[in-house]
Amino acid sequence: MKTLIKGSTILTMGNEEPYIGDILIDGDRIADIQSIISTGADVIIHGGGMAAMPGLINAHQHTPMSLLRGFSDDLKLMDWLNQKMLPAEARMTPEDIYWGAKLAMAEMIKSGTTAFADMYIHMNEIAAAVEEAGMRASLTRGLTFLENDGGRRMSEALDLVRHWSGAAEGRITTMLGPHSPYTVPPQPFRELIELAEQEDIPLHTHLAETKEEVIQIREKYNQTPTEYLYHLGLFEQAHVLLAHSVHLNRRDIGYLKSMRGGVSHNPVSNLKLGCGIAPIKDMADQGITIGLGTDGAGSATTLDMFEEIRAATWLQKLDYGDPTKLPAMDALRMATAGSAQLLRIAHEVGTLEIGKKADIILIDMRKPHLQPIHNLHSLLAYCANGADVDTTIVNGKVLMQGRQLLTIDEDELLEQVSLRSKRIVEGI
Ligand SMILES: N[C@@H](CCSC[C@H]1O[C@@H](n2cnc3c(=O)[nH]cnc32)[C@H](O)[C@@H]1O)C(=O)O
Ligand SMILES: [Zn+2]
Repeated sequence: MKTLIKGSTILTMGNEEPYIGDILIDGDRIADIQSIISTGADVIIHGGGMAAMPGLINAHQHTPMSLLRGFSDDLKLMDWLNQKMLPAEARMTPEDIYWGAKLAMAEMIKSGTTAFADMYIHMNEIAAAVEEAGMRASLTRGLTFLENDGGRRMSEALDLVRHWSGAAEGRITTMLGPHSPYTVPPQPFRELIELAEQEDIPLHTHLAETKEEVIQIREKYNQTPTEYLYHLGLFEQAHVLLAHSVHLNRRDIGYLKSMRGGVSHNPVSNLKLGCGIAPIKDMADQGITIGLGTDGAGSATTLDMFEEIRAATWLQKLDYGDPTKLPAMDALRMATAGSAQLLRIAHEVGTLEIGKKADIILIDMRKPHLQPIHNLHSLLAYCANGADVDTTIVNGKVLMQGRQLLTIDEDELLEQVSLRSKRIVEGI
């Protein structure tokens, strides 16, 4: 099937300046991008007044935590996690996970996110939800080794990799997920790294999110969290997606220089939990790839990637006391091509190019807060919101048009969410 997007202002996120033109989608790929395409198409989408850009990619998520949105705010991370999130998670059934993931996907599609990296439990249910919703995702079974049933968790992690890698027309990929330096001891961490290298599976973990973590790891191993991972051999060969990476000193940043993969910066979550400002410009200057993510809605509260783009640039400007740092285009790149590299899907998505997969969003610019258009990059980075996205396309398929979801029944979803969310948190 051929779909033609006519007359939008195209921001390829490559080196071209934005221009008004047409995009032809053939099946799941971009077949052509030109000023005017006159080939016949089965479906025409009128893009006049809209900006077309690559779909945003959320590089760090815990999708079912959307069911816990707003349930326990204004707490310290370790209290929030241990006293609130973990007991609530223990009560979630596989069906709850499915609906929580669907809730997150509905919000992501409605705010222009086309792909995400997820780390959670009951991954079969999340994978089924991804398959139905039509999004692109890199899925990870999060692994903690604080209790005794590490074996069961490990076999669930491997089942996910074996059963779901390449599924849903190639939209689903998988990673291995040692949760963090403070929840995974050296031996299992080393085993996971070895397995990742042998089988060429990327790894997804949290690093140096809080000062408390830095103190804990210092007491336990007399190292920084980054040194802990470096000495385990994490940055030598495997492709690694590091979430947060807030508390890194100069030497720590040096350890990451040789890594494959990169860092998911989650500025809104870091702001809200008072974690600190991740040194993403210093890391980027050392050649480390930076992507953007929201983290779960249980902490970040929204999954709107436009907020992350804005927060990322503002924090660097504030940190340096210099408004020239991290300009609009750099932040937009982090949310698209940067995140794509972290998910190891940059050869398929992250820019609009002929031959790449058609993951495209249309943003309706005909609004007071998005006019006049002196500079499209500035408007998208500093003024646009998720609610300005009119159309979301993944793998050539339209998932939302005119703000109507086409793969998720929104009324049914909201009903399920209201029923389930109450039960999960009762008494916690
Ligand atoms: N403990 C789980 C596996 C971990 S899945 C990923 C975990 O990350 C947790 N999580 C969510 N946000 C954050 C964060 O910001 N920092 C650290 N952990 C987080 C989340 O609550 C979830 O428990 C088990 O039963 O096997
Ligand atoms: Zn996280």
